[in-house]
Amino acid sequence: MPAIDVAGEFETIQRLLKPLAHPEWARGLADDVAVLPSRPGHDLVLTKDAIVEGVHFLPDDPLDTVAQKLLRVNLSDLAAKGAEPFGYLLACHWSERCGWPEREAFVSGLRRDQAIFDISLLGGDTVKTPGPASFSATMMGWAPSGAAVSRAGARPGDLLFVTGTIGDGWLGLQAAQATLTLEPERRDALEAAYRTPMPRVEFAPVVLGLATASADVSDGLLADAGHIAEASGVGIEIDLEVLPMSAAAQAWFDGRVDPQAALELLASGGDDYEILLTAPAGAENALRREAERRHLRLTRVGRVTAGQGLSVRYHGQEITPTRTGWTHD
Ligand SMILES: Nc1ncnc2c1ncn2[C@@H]1O[C@H](COP(=O)(O)OP(=O)(O)OP(=O)(O)O)[C@@H](O)[C@H]1O
Ligand SMILES: Cc1ncc(C[n+]2csc(CCOP(=O)(O)O)c2C)c(N)n1
Ligand SMILES: [Mg+2]
Ligand SMILES: [Mg+2]
Ligand SMILES: [Mg+2]
Repeated sequence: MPAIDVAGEFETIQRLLKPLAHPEWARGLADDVAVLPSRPGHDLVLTKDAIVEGVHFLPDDPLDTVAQKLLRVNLSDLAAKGAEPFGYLLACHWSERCGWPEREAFVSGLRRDQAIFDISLLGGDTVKTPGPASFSATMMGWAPSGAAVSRAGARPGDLLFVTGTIGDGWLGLQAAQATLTLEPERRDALEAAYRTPMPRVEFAPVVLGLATASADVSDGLLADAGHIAEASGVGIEIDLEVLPMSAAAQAWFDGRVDPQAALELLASGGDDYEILLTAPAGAENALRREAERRHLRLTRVGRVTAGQGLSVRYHGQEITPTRTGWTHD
């Protein structure tokens, strides 16, 4: 029997991950596959995002929050489609720094979020890499047959809404990299938004019922609005000055000399994991009611037009932002 602190592949799977596995479908993480029963009347909705040390998280980020971010960025994609998550496949590419205590920390983050979001581990893969650590999850959920919302359904005349606040993730990264001077509580709030964003899972049923198109905001509000415009074959106008900000983001913003440039940074920084959706004007009251019931901020940030692509405005004037979002070169 290997010692308890051996961070090998099978020790990791059987000692650390097996307690997180689905009691029936994961086959005890001791088979070649997981086997899931289908759910009549529903579509299986699948998504996969990977996160890489130095690209999506910082080399000294605690591994429990890295695990939570991994699950949350994937849960965010399902929420934007209106799907209800139930489980995930996990790939761990451990680096040299991932010994047994780090793996235990990672698993404690998974356990925490499995409880919060009512999901279980179904299977995956465990490897060691000589490079930076990376992880990926394939998140699965159900949506009523034919009902999952796409990026392609926006129609001219629809309004554009976003949940929560925008810019905290980007500001949190700046704070974690010590390039922001703010009060400690503000910094903490922003860094928490960067490390453990809150996917809007509770808003999924509302998206399902009322959105014509939807996407989550990962690359940047402007870039992701552009993705909806392109997929729908419509124009989208965004009003920068109504961008919803947290108290911490507002404190940062108030210290800027160029408000337009500051808004552009917040609207293109990414890592927000809010839901960006379009809906007919007649659905606005219902959307607001549902958001209020969930104590969730909802802001009308623009509109859908018969044009093409994204048009960014600042106090009614069209502007050309220097960038719209994150891209991997
Ligand atoms: N390597 C790949 N193989 C197959 N499909 C891919 C691959 N990479 C991306 N895709 C697909 O491209 C589409 C857009 O993916 P993208 O990752 O940009 O969306 P997203 O997850 O919403 O954004 P983000 O990755 O910023 O969170 C999705 O349908 C995705 O499944
Ligand atoms: C260390 C560090 N540097 C930069 C960023 C910002 N960032 C990286 S990828 C991405 C878009 C979503 O990813 P993807 O499109 O790859 O799924 C964003 C906003 C970060 N999170 N951590
Ligand atoms: Mg992706
Ligand atoms: Mg997405
Ligand atoms: Mg994504």
